[in-house]
Amino acid sequence: MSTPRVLVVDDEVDIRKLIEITLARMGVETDAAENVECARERLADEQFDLCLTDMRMPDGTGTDLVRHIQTHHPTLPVAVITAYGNTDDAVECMKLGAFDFVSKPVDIHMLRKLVESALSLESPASPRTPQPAQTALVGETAGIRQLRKTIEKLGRSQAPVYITGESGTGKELVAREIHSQGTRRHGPFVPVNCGAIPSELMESELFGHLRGSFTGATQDKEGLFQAADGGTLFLDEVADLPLHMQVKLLRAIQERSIRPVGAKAETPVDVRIVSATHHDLAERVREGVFRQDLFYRLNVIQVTVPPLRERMADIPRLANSLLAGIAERYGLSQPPTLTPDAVERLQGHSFPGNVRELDNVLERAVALTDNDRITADDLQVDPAPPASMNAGDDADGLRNELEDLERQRILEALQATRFNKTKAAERLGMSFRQLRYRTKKLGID
Ligand SMILES: Nc1ncnc2c1ncn2[C@@H]1O[C@H](COP(=O)(O)OP(=O)(O)OP(=O)(O)O)[C@@H](O)[C@H]1O
Repeated sequence: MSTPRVLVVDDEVDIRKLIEITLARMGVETDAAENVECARERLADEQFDLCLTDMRMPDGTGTDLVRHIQTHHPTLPVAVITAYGNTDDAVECMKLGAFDFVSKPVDIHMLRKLVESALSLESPASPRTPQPAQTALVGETAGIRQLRKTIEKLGRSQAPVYITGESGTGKELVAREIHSQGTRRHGPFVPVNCGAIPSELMESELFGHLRGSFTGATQDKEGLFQAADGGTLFLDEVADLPLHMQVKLLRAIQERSIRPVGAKAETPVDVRIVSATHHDLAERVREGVFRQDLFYRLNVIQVTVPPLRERMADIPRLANSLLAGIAERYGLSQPPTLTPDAVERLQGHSFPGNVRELDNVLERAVALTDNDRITADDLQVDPAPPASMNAGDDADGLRNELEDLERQRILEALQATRFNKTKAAERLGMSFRQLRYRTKKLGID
């Protein structure tokens, strides 16, 4: 493999020198340009594997150069060097396609990481050839194909990604794909459900704490940010972050460092932030419950996952893939199949709960039939659901009430039979398999 080459664009000789020495120690060759015009010429004449550019130069800005590279050399990774504290420039450049940034004064450690990750993206000998993605994201409709393309592109970037989409559309799956197809794939993927952590514990959960920093802190504890170091932190339901945590998260993102509860000093962390919510975050900003500045930092690149009703042609593929997963969970030797009328029934349903609802429908059908072929009747879905089914809250309330009642009846039957599931099932008028499914579903241990 030939020596990788980096074009460094900066009008300050000292910075160019520092970068040149650091990169030389990594076995990387550098070439320098002192302004935008000169950089354009070098790029036109020679082959580079990476471009690192300062923001402010006598004849233009780093943003101009990022734009130029996206148009004329779209396969060349470009990163920017920004003035300390000026992450607005960095955000703008990443929106335009820069894959990362470093702030001045340049931290050698960060610089090395950035260069390593950029150069491992492709072997210099062969222009970037997209690897045939091993994707878990099932679907061949236009929306899903486009989504897969976007995910592949995002693998190069370190920019924060904000994923929107209705509940159950696959946002977490998309976040995992962004991680596993990107340069951080060898690092950890740490999912956090921001809505599930009590507000008073959130700071310690995210940033860790030192022993003795509050009552009950009997030993040092690492936070989720540290756990995700070198990888991706997935902030699910980010709209649920309380305001006081939004300020701290913003700081962590801007500074790329965190301060554990009770610690005096900050610790640098190298984490890519991917966030998601099924709420309209822009609306939350307008309502004053979500900080505009944090939204701006999280939403550098936005990815939208389409609802299932907009990709009904994918239902047979999705169903087969979900059935294979269900068969595995149930220890079945072969996944059950769907009869043509079952497929038709599914495609006639609107799926307000999206792919998660499809999974639930199929799991219930598998549990309730002893047959390997699932018919339309086994599915128990309305071909055309009443409008109220789309009003999630009412339906959820009723479902919870029914589940409470069912839980109570099952517990009574289990207690009456001294937890003999076969007898309890008989008593309840259901099969053993049905009872096992319902207890698991209702969280009865
Ligand atoms: N395209 C897909 N291919 C295969 N499985 C999928 C696809 N989309 C979603 N799923 C599956 O559907 C389920 C729900 O997806 P996921 O949890 O990612 O949704 P979500 O949008 O994050 O939901 P929520 O908004 O409730 O957090 C998961 O089991 C996921 O693996």
